[in-house]
Amino acid sequence: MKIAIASDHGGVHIREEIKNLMDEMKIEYEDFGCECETSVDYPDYALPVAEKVANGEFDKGILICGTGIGMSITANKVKGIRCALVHDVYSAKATRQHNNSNILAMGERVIGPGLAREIAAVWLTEEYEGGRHENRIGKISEYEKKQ
Ligand SMILES: O=C(CO)[C@H](O)[C@H](O)[C@H](O)COP(=O)(O)O
Repeated sequence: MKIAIASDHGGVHIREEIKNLMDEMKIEYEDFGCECETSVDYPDYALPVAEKVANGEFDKGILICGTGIGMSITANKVKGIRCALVHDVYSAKATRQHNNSNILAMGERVIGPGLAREIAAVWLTEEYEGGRHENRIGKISEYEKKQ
């Protein structure tokens, strides 16, 4: 499994925390910035990650900003992306099992590093259940094809 990770200036600390977690979990990843804590624009980081996941270069992505909202809105504009904004462990599990989410978004101004680690650990390991959910995801894909 190969993960693309990025944040804006509002998410650099949790990004580092999740990179440490992935090191511990022996999960391969590539960091797409941002480089520093000066103010940047989240679409410049969400779009490259979303495109790399959508085109299969990476299996999944993790995006962090202040709230996670800007990153998730942007990532979900890319066809084939199911980006879940998650701030609790239950939803992290559910969005993998039910939505087969391929990008996780979190907000560093909303949750602390400990919870972010727990969320990411669950999201990175939980499997998609398929079955009844396949039809629902199929409807999203069909709609995307018409755009
Ligand atoms: O998109 C966001 C808000 O939904 C992100 O949280 C950004 O990180 C945030 O807008 C950045 O805010 P700042 O005041 O420019 O640091």
